Amino acid sequence: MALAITLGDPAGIGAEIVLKALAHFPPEALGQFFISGSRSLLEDTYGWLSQRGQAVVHPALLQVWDHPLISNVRPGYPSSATGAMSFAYLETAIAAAKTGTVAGIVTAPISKALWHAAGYDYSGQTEVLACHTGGSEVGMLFLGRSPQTHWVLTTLLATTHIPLSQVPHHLTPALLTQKLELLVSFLQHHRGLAQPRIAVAGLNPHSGEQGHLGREEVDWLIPWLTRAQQQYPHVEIVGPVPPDTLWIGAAHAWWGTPSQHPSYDAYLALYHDQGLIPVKMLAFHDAVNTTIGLPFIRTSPDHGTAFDIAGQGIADPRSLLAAIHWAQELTTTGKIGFPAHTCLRGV
Ligand SMILES: NC(=O)C1=CN([C@@H]2O[C@H](COP(=O)(O)OP(=O)(O)OC[C@H]3O[C@@H](n4cnc5c(N)ncnc54)[C@H](O)[C@@H]3O)[C@@H](O)[C@H]2O)C=CC1
Ligand SMILES: NCC(=O)COP(=O)(O)O
Repeated sequence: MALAITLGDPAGIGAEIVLKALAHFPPEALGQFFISGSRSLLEDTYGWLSQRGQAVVHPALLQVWDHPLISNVRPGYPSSATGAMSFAYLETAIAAAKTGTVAGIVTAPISKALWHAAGYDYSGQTEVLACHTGGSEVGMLFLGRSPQTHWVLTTLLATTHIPLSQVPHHLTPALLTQKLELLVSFLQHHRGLAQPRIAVAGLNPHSGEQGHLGREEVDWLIPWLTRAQQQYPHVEIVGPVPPDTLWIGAAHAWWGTPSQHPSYDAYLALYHDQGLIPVKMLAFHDAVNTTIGLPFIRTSPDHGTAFDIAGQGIADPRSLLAAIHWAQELTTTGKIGFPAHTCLRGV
């Protein structure tokens, strides 16, 4: 099935990692990809990368949905114009996915601050995807397959791009129920896990120490877990696990080292950095971000625009390559991207 790949912010490392990642595919396989970006950006990037002897695909081999650049772009010097370009790339890819031209989209990183500078009031690509597809019930899920053991670290964030101070207000039993539904559907339909084991992190140090270090666990999280377990008798739901120890077993499963700490099929983290610190420590170049709950597949590298290294030729394409491979895998494991009862409501 065809995939669209966006170039992300033109002043970031997007074009570089796309050209490097696609060099891993034989020329005859490139026909399945449509690049939503700027052809001149690909050509410039190809020019300076190939001069340095880097393995990159020639842009002439690529099908490009061309968005002519609206201003000169210098790697590492983003602006509201580059923010606007990255938004346009994404919109074209989403439109293609909605009409079925492609089965999924793989997005290179954008800068949220520059979207705001360009007048687009979204806190990330995930939120644009949710809005364009008519529903807000999506999940930000990170997947990383260990190169050593092939164990898959699967982490869903209950809350995403909000200030830390607002996390306790956003976390509610209803929100967690919604996220758990998405996660269970994903594990069953896309990962083939009929009876998954899911760990839910606590919010406070030591999961609140029986209310002495924070009351969220005793006031509603533990009662919610009891109800969730009754609602999903085929799923083992463990928690709230003190967040400082929850990922020890994951690290051992990732490296293949023996441990008495359990590992789980999936982790539900309550806020952005709680989930992403372990993901990026273990799997920075292997993990990918996927939006679940959409009627099509969307994956992205786990990293950002890396403006600090743009134009230097040192950007690592592995996370983007993993995002492409995961998109290919997920389009074949899910019949229509996601089961209708969770994703098609409102679309
Ligand atoms: N999917 C997306 O669109 C994402 C976008 N972002 C955005 O990216 C911007 C920059 O975010 P930061 O927190 O600075 O994170 P970042 O991931 O861009 O950079 C963090 C560090 O990792 C390095 N790095 C990142 N990707 C790399 C790669 N492929 N190869 C080698 N080194 C790499 C960077 O040079 C930097 O030192 C922000 O505006 C953020 O919102 C961040 C994460 C995901
Ligand atoms: N840290 C994850 C992240 O920033 C993902 O952003 P986006 O894919 O929603 O743009």
